[in-house]
Amino acid sequence: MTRRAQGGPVGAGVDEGGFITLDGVEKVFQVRRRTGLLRSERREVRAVDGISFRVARGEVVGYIGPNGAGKSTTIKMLTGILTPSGGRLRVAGIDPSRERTRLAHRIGVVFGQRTTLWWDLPLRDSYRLMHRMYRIPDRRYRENLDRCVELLDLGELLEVPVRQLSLGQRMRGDIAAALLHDPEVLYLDEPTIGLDVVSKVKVRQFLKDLNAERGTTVLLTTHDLTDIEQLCSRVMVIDHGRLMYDGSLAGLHEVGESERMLVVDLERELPPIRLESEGVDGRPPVRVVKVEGPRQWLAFPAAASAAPLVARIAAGYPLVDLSVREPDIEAVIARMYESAP
Ligand SMILES: Nc1ncnc2c1ncn2[C@@H]1O[C@H](COP(=O)(O)OP(=O)(O)OP(=O)(O)O)[C@@H](O)[C@H]1O
Repeated sequence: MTRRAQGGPVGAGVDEGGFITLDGVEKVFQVRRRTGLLRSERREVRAVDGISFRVARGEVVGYIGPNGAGKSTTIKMLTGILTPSGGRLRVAGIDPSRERTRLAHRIGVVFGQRTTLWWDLPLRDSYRLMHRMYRIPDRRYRENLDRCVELLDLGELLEVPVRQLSLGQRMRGDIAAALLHDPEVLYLDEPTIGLDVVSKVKVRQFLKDLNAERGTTVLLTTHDLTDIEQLCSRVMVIDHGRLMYDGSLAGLHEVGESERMLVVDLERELPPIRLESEGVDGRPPVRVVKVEGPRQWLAFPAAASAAPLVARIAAGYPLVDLSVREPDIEAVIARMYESAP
């Protein structure tokens, strides 16, 4: 079952085949499991199980799924770190596992949980090493570095050893490192994991600008649906190594009938908020799911805008503060299964 949302972009390439193309790609790991003191048995793990998709040049695509779904394995195959067990895979016409070095000049990779920077060196020295490794022409290197330093706010950090950077500072440093050689494709594995709100906003804005100005193709894995909402025109859901959905985020929310949560703080404790609203399919579109003193939690359809709801509450209740909580990816996917025909 691969669902495509109505009207969702489906990745037609600039050329007929797309810029990134996967046809029935598989990755099977052989693992040994101890079954006794001297005994072990071999087992196969199908991390990626026949995935096919196309991504056009300049698309920003979210690649999401629960833990162990096969996201990192796919990205590792796309960079050439892992060789597929079956199927066909091309990035910019290159077979990654056969021509890893040639591909390296055309792609950038950021793994949120690891750094590609030299731990004991100041950021600037890591960048100098990359300048030489990728043989980046001097002028282009300087232009790219200046741009990243400005937009990612790295000016004060260039002389600081990487080990002394905070997670958010290091992540910004890693993103700059991945872009110094002007890659056409950027793979980001959990780029906002563990970042504070300000760093998240900076990273997202930078990626938006990068895509708009340079047309960089971006494939992004994340557990944060806000990353997807703000950056991706298209989302693919993978589970147990299979592609379960390919389309827009709004379409995914519709398929999963997912709900967002509006948390409102009122001036004082009041009975559950009641809004005069039409029911949809006999189900009220907004429901109070919890009341704790002056705080109330209201669930509403995730595909709907929160703004009119907030306006209606503000007009009828003494509102002090509010926040919107996104549904988590695991919940959306679980509901997608439940609603499967
Ligand atoms: N080198 C390996 N050897 C054996 N099994 C592996 C290896 N790498 C990954 N796997 C298994 O393949 C499956 C997919 O793993 P993968 O890391 O691709 O998932 P993921 O979607 O990136 O998960 P997460 O969100 O937790 O990072 C898991 O069952 C994992 O245990």
